[in-house]
Amino acid sequence: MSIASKQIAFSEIPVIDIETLVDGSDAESVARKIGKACEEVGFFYVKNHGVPQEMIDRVYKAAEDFFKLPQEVKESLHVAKSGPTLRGYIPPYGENADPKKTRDLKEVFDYGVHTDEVSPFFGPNPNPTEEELPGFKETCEEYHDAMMALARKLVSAFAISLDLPANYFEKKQQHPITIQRFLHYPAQTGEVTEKEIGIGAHTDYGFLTILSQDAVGGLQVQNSVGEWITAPSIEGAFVINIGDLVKTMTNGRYSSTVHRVVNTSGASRFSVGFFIDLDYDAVVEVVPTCVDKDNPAETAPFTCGEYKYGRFVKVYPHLQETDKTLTPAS
Ligand SMILES: O=C(O)CCC(=O)C(=O)O
Ligand SMILES: [Fe+2]
Repeated sequence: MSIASKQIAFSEIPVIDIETLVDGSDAESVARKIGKACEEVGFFYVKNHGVPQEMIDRVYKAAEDFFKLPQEVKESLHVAKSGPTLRGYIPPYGENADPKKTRDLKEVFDYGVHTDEVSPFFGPNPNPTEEELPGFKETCEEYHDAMMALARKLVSAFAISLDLPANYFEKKQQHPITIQRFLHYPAQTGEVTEKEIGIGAHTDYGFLTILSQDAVGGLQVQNSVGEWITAPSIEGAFVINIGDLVKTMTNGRYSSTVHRVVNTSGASRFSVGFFIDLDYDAVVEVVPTCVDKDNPAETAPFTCGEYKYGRFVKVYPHLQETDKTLTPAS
């Protein structure tokens, strides 16, 4: 008998108070709730996460100001110019999460840890200048630090929930690949079909995603019977979802759940995602508590960075030499 997915036909996404995980007074009970949510839904909200609202507000201001920059300034920071670092601006239709079905209306700014040397997922950040957006770089860095600290707490809870030592994943996350992503979803009017929505249906490729969404709404999560369940904005809470790496490492016990965004609210929607993976060279393999002789590993070990880069090639038209079918309508 294999450990088949336990994802259920959920009708709402659990909300978990993580105060005692953050302050260290009772990580265990929070970890159990997180484990259940990862098995049954693959998504959950966290409240009392300790990230100051004032900082989150500043990040939204930075994101909104960025997307208001003249189009030529944004294009000068285009992701294609960062080579394998994969940072910077992505215009509408520049990255399509479900390219066979959907073109994505979202525009994006991707940011990460600064390194002088360029290698896949690492390198300098193509920031706007201080004259264009004063304080932008500092705000991005500050939020990245806060997200990294929160991610490490959540990752330790994942480990505990899998009956592993709390620091189990640390050796694979010394210098993890991270992407901090500002997203802008223009309001969609008229007839809405799957051909063109905010972001097409997808699972996240990495380990863990921490998402902040504004009050506009539009995120939808698919349950085990294929229904799209609304994930409304909850004031002060982050949405957490697990990515395909965790699904692989738990042998399918934790669900990386399909989601998409459709913004028909009439207003622009902004969200900020933080994606953390493993180190570029870390081996992705099933953890010892999710494999035994009755439940053999469903996936052979692979390297995190190579796998993830391959997934990006599939969704970025600029990385594909042959596929010219996804050029934006002018
Ligand atoms: O903006 C959102 O609510 C979701 C974004 C998302 O799914 C992604 O960037 O992977
Ligand atoms: Fe996603």
